[in-house]
Amino acid sequence: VKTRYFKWEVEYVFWEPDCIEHPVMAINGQFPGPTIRAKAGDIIHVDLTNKLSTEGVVIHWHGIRQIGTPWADGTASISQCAINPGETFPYQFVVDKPGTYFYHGHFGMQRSAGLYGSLIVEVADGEKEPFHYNGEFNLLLSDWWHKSVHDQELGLSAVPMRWINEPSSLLINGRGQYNCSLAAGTCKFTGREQCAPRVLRVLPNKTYRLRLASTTALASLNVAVANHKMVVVEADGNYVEPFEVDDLYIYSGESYSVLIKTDQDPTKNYWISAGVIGRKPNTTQALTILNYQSVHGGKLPASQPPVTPSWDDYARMRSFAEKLRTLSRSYLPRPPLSHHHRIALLNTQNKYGGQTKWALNNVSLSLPATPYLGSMSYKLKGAFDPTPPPESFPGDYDIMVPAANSNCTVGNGVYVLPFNSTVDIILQNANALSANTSEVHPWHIHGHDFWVLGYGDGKFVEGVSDKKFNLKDPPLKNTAVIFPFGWTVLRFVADNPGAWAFHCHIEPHLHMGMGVVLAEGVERIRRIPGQALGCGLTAKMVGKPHP
Ligand SMILES: O=C1O[C@H]([C@@H](O)CO)C(O)=C1O
Repeated sequence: VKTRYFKWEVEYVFWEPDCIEHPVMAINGQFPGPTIRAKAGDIIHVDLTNKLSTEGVVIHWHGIRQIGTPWADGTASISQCAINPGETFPYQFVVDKPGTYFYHGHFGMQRSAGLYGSLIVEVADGEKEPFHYNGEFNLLLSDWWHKSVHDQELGLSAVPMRWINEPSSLLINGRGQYNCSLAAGTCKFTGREQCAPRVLRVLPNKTYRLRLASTTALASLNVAVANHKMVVVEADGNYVEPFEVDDLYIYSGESYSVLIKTDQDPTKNYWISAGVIGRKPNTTQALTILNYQSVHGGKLPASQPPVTPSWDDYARMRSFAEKLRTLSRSYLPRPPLSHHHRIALLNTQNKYGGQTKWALNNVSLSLPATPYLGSMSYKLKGAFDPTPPPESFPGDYDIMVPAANSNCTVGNGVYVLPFNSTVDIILQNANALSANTSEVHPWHIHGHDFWVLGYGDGKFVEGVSDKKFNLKDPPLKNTAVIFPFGWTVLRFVADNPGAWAFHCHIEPHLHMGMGVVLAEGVERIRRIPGQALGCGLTAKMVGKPHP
């Protein structure tokens, strides 16, 4: 076991992610931030210094469960106080499982501003991956806007709401091409520009592992490698039973590993593409080149890039999602066969005082000034609404049409889960504000992985829909999508003391209230670092023993 120590500084820099200059949030002057590579069991220690002049900052370690270190989860107002300009926060945690992870800002919409990077955990010394490969590449996917994040945030809470619209560009490892056209030759693939793609240089007849992670603010993506099949072997840091596909769907907050064989004509290069699905696209595909080393890396592939499947083929997306199974010959846990507790969350788009919001069971999340972890641990009154939020919604709610009354409330209550209980969450999608509209939402849980027990169309029917669950080998994930007008059921064990966000990973949707806070076993937590407490009602508790 090794402690890997990093000193990071967050600041804005001018950058050209898609060949157009724009301020981006950088770490140590880099965009995306530095890649962390570690081995399972290592301790990661990041001293994060906020060099921004007027904004707080935090970093969330996406997919890392923070077992025993809930204060290091990096969620402003939930696990810690935002780090003030000039201050440093010590993030220290164990990366317990090998896999493909990433990190990103979790305060306001700083992820959209470019605050992200990769976190790759290799198997521990002496351990082997359950598949073989000769080399690997890391592709961190994101989307990018020319409108500043401040402008976006203001628009989202304006009356009437000004939607952020579709991204200007898609980025692979922070590199994209704004509005370029292959036909017109306006894309820059070979230069030294900040926007020029990283070419994947490969040898013929080898197997490569591609690590894919999506930290998009909005876009759901379909990724393909021209002429090459992909074998999916890992999802969200958990091994899956291998399956072969021509292309892969990846939603914001997810990560995958796929294996490709370089068994094609080695005198050619091939396109790797990522295109928008799940929303009507208005953004050029992100492209990079798979370069067989016998050819010049700058030689553009002779054939066209893969065509992104139709954006609204939800049956095809669901069929991909349902192929995911926990690897049979692995020690990954299987789900308990029954639950103690079931929470149904109705996902709706709403109005609140003229603003547009997203709500769960009619409550739109508004984060409190004092982070939950500290206020709950010190049993402070007045930090948030002590009334538990609703665990269900009216049985006669018609999910197929806009609500008769679209108004919601705003709240900050917590779902307190009995420690060690098995919890089911039924995510029920519904019609949004306008008729015949229901959107894709990737839900991400902090502090846990969950088993995805099943997906269905229409309304979840207690006692009937449950019959279709996969209890044998459901995939363990930290992010799962709900499809339009459908439901998704997740099961997890509430065994990690802390206060945890559970939310739509579309960043503007979270900003509009699309999340809840779960908590368990908070009474077991001792010694929260003072740096996590220095704001709101917990400021005066710094250094004081827990009750
Ligand atoms: O939250 C959203 O708002 C817009 C639209 O519903 C209103 O403009 C959109 O597509 C979202 O996902």
